[in-house]
Amino acid sequence: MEDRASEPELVLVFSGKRKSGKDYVTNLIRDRLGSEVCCILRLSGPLKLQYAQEHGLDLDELLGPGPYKEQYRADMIQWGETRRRQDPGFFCRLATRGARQPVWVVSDARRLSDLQWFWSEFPRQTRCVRIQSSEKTRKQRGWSFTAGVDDAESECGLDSGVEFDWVITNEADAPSLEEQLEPILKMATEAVSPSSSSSSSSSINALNH
Ligand SMILES: Nc1ncnc2c1ncn2[C@@H]1O[C@H](COP(=O)(O)OP(=O)(O)OP(=O)(O)O)[C@@H](O)[C@H]1O
Ligand SMILES: C[C@@](O)(CCOP(=O)(O)O)CC(=O)O
Repeated sequence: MEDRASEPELVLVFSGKRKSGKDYVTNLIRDRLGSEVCCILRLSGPLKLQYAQEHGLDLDELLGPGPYKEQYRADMIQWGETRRRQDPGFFCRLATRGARQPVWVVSDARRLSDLQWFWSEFPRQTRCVRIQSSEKTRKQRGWSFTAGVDDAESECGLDSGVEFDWVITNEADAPSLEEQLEPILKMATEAVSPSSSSSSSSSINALNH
C-alpha cells in the first residue's frame, strides 16, 4: 500500500503531444475547481527535480513552457527511462505522494505503463483524457519536430490502443473549452459532493482559446 495522505475521489489522467496544451487545460480545470479541491500532479515533476539536481540545471525553467527544457528533453527521456525500466511506477508513486485534495489532475501521462499504474491503484476513480491539437497550432505555440523525441514512446506511447474517456480538441476553431470541459467538471463536482444535483456549468465562466 502506498504512503498517501488520503484516497482521491477522482483521478483525471491527461495526455497529449508537445504543445497540445496539457498545462493550459489542466490549469483551467484546477482554477475552476479551486486548489483546495483539485491538485495538479506532474509525473515529470520528480523526474525534472532529480535531473536538475544531478545536472546543475534550473528547475523552474525545466518545469516551464519555454524553450530551455527542450535542450535537455532527449537526455531527460533516456534518464527517466532507465528508472522506469527498473520500476514502471517509480514517477507515478513520487508524483502522487502527499496529495491530499479529492480531485487529482495528472497532467502528463505518456506511456501505457503510466495509465496502467493509475488503473491498478485507483480502478474506480481513474478517467483518462486526451488533449489534441493540430500540428499547425502546435507549431504556432513553439513546437517543431525533433527526431528521437516526437517519434519516440515519450510522445507516441498513447497514440493508439487506449480508449479515452474524453478527447479535448484544444484549437481556436473547435468547440470552446468551456463546452468541452463541462462533463469533466461536472463529474469532478459530483465526486466531491455526491448529493449535489446542480450542473457545474453555471459556475464555469468563459474559457477562452
Ligand atoms: N487554448 C489556448 N489558448 C491560448 N493559449 C494556449 C492554449 N492552449 C495552449 N496555449 C499556450 O500554448 C503554449 C503550450 O501550451 P502548454 O504549455 O499548456 O502545452 P503542453 O502540452 O503542456 O506542452 P509541453 O508538454 O510541450 O510543455 C503555452 O504558452 C500555452 O499558454
Ligand atoms: C522527460 C519528460 O518527462 C519531459 C516532460 O516535459 P514536459 O511535460 O513536456 O514539460 C518526458 C518523459 O518522461 O518522457
